[in-house]
Amino acid sequence: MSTSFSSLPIVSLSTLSSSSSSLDALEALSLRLDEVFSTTGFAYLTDLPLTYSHDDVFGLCDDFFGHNGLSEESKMKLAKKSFVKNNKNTYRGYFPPQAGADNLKEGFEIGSPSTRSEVRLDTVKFNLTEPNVFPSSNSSFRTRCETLHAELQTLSAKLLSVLATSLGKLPSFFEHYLEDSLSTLRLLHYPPVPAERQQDLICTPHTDSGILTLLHQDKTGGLEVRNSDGEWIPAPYVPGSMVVNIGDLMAKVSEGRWIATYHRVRSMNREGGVRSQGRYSIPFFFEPGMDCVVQSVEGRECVYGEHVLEKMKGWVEFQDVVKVPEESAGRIAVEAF
Ligand SMILES: O=C(O)CCC(=O)C(=O)O
Ligand SMILES: [Fe+2]
Repeated sequence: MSTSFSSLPIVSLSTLSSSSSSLDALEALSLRLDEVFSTTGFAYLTDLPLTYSHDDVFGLCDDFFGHNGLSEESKMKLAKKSFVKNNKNTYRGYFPPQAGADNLKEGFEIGSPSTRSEVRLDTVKFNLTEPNVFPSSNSSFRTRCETLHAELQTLSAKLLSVLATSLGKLPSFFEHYLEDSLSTLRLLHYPPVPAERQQDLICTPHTDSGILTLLHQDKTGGLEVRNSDGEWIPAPYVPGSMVVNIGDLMAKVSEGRWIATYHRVRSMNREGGVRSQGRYSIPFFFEPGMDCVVQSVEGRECVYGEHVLEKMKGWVEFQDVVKVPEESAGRIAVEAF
């Protein structure tokens, strides 16, 4: 059960940075993560085992969306097919700002660089295993994105082995999720809100659909997480941290022990205000492979690819039409099992 928390807990990952972590330290981390995922479903992670600094991470957003970043034309060359009919990429790449009432964001998504690219018929609307697309003008951007993806995937794998023990399973319980994993690194830009816009929500309330989300956010603020009293608790950037949260599928894997908590983003700046660039954030959605059999702690099963394709029908970034249901802002609600 979610609790009436008033701030997000902070969990240090120093244990994961050390090559010789004691079993006691891993056990303590496993218990701590179990506690936070059963109560808030959300936490700040500190002492991150990543080589990227906060500035390095947001340099990627700046290279893509910033004043010296890509032109509209270059971005649209990378847009998914649902936005530019003649483009080939259906799942990876750029999505422009949407017209949904509570959403104001553009994004660029990549999967694992080692994704096995399957030959699929043109009739397949979304090819989840297609290769990434990148701007041709900036070769270091590609390398940096791929390295960040790889580091976040490695961190997710470490977290999952600890979380398996939180659920009373062997550390290898989630290991098969790593095979042909579809994890997505998403660079997000929320442009400054036009002065005349009444609504200050820029990402509508939602739960994430998958297993785990690791979120880098810039210093702008605006992320809010809902507690059990229905209050929206601000989750501003804490120096050196990343946010972690449980997705719907993981809540189901845990048979409701862990919570996929609602969250949203409110605009902290308007056009003409001090922060003219808007907000940057970078969620990393850890996702199993297409054919992965996801099993709950009680043995109920689903195949990841089938469910994700079904639920993509509600994701705002994959609509052919501009009007989308208000609740479908993020990677929401996979009905599994
Ligand atoms: O921008 C943020 O801080 C949150 C983004 C988010 O929740 C999502 O993309 O699912
Ligand atoms: Fe989200």
